[in-house]
Amino acid sequence: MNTTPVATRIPVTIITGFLGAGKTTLLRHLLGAAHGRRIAVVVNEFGSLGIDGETLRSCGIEGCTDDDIVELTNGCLCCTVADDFLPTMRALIDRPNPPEHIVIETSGLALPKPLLKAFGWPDIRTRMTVDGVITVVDAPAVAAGRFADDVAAVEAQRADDPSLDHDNPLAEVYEDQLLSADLVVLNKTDLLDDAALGAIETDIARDVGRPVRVLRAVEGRLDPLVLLGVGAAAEDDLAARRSHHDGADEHEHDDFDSFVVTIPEQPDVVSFLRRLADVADRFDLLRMKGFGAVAGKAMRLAVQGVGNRFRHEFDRPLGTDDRSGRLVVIGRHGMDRAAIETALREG
Ligand SMILES: Nc1nc2c(ncn2[C@@H]2O[C@H](COP(=O)(O)OP(=O)(O)OP(=O)(O)O)[C@@H](O)[C@H]2O)c(=O)[nH]1
Repeated sequence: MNTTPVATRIPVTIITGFLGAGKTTLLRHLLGAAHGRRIAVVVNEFGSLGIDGETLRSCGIEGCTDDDIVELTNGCLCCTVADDFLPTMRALIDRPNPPEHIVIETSGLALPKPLLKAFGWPDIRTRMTVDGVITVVDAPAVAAGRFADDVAAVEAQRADDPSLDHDNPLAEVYEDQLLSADLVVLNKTDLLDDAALGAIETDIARDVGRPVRVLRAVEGRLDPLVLLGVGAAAEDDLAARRSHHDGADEHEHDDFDSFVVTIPEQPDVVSFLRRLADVADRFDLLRMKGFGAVAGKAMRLAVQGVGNRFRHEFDRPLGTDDRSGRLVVIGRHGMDRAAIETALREG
């Protein structure tokens, strides 16, 4: 048990949740509504393009400076705890003017438990406390069966033994993230009806197996007082948070791959988006994000895809004469990279 009073330690909030669940969107809202509270953000992405850091940096929120956003792109936080993560945290709290609160956005494939364990390290636990693990859940992805096992029998067996491994690697990551939660944000509720949301809430309560608050949200729009005031001291409570990887020294993200594709200028928005959705469907991709140049437009078109659902906006000037775009593609290990690249470039 930690003897340093919680009140003197810097609170840390961990935001986790599967690829595309809405973590960055929630964080953006949180920073915008934080009313001058000095918050430092540590953001980690699977994929090397660093789109999330860029999204947050360009949020235009007063008081939210470049210095307050630290990006860790060398792999998932859960695998780089000692090398990257702990030095970053130490540097943040050793600043002459340390943050009042630190928010960590994990990559969509990170397992939160190894990260939580880091807060038990002696020099960290006397200076920080994990106020809460917030798990953002993509409600329509759950409803579509994205995280369900392929074989019904596994589901039946799990009723007897919840720790049984899955045959679907997505299910494993999703569940580990859920099992670590102090607060679950059921996001994208604009895309489902009340009955479907109720069914997901029932499943979440069953999966987590301990009382956890579940809040429905659209675009993660929740009161910062709720999000940043959980008061869980999660580092003291690790044993209650089961993981499919308990006992394993470490794990690797062998089940998933990511690469960056450079694409030529697009003739128009509609055909570009149609192509993206078509490629996501054909290759069953998990996530695509990046930007393209569209003929006749000085602004770049930012695109965000989760499964085959895409959002887009002309977000800023391209900045150079280079009219090519770049997309991060994330999918299951073994996806046909060459075919995907060709399909994205040539249709
Ligand atoms: N319809 C709908 N879309 C949402 C909502 N919240 C987020 N999105 C969209 O979902 C997509 C992914 O959102 P992000 O916030 O980037 O998700 P993320 O969890 O940070 O993604 P990764 O960092 O890649 O794991 C974006 O296109 C968002 O605009 C919501 O409540 N409703």
